[in-house]
Amino acid sequence: MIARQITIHDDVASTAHAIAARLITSINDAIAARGVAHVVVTGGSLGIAALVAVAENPAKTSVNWSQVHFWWGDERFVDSDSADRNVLQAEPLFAALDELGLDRGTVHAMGASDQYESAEQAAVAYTQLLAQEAPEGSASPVFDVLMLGMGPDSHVASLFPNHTRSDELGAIAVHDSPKPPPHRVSLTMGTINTAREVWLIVAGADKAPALAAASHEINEVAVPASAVRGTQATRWIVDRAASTLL
Ligand SMILES: O=C(O)[C@H](O)[C@@H](O)[C@H](O)[C@H](O)COP(=O)(O)O
Repeated sequence: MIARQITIHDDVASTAHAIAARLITSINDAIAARGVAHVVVTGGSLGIAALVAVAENPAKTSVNWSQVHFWWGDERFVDSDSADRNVLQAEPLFAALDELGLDRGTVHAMGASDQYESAEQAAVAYTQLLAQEAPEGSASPVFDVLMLGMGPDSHVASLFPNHTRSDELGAIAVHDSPKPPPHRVSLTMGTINTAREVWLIVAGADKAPALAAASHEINEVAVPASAVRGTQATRWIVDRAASTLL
């Protein structure tokens, strides 16, 4: 059984702002403890709304952003200028942090289809990048916070039920994604679960059945959201509409 800390907020906006406030605190705590923060962010409407909420949060000025590394849980394997790119959708955050010391070299985007021949090559490149930034003997940095949105089918990152998965560490290519666009790069569940804290961030009534299914039993293949867990904490930060069946 995974011990999960569940917090329920009124609506999407208040959930996004709560995630942002908690993220700012967590980043400051990580920097205070280790001099650096490694954060994995996510695409999806709530994931991006949370990043925009960080940009809007006055407390962002309390963070030494030059010590923060941003990673991605998944990315769409499309051209780098496509509006489908998660890293482009997060640009409002990075633009706000540029003037607060953010080093764009620590915004580690996953590869795009105009940069790599295949999603497989982009996944290999990201796996190598994770290893480069990792402590000796590890496959990736110790992520302080790893955020994951969840689809109505209980997918997290680009790990879809009964679809591509891997027992490897690092990133993998995903094809025929049930959620468009079809080709993606995703962290594996094994890498996701190396994070100190994993935050499942979910909003909307359409997610209520999947969230209930994820709370019943751990089944990584059929219910990916059920299997995510941090080494120190697993948080579900959700809105009321998504929590009605819990
Ligand atoms: O690249 C992606 O599509 C996301 O990483 C994906 O995992 C997303 O987080 C969920 O599908 C939830 O998305 P919504 O919040 O928009 O429902």
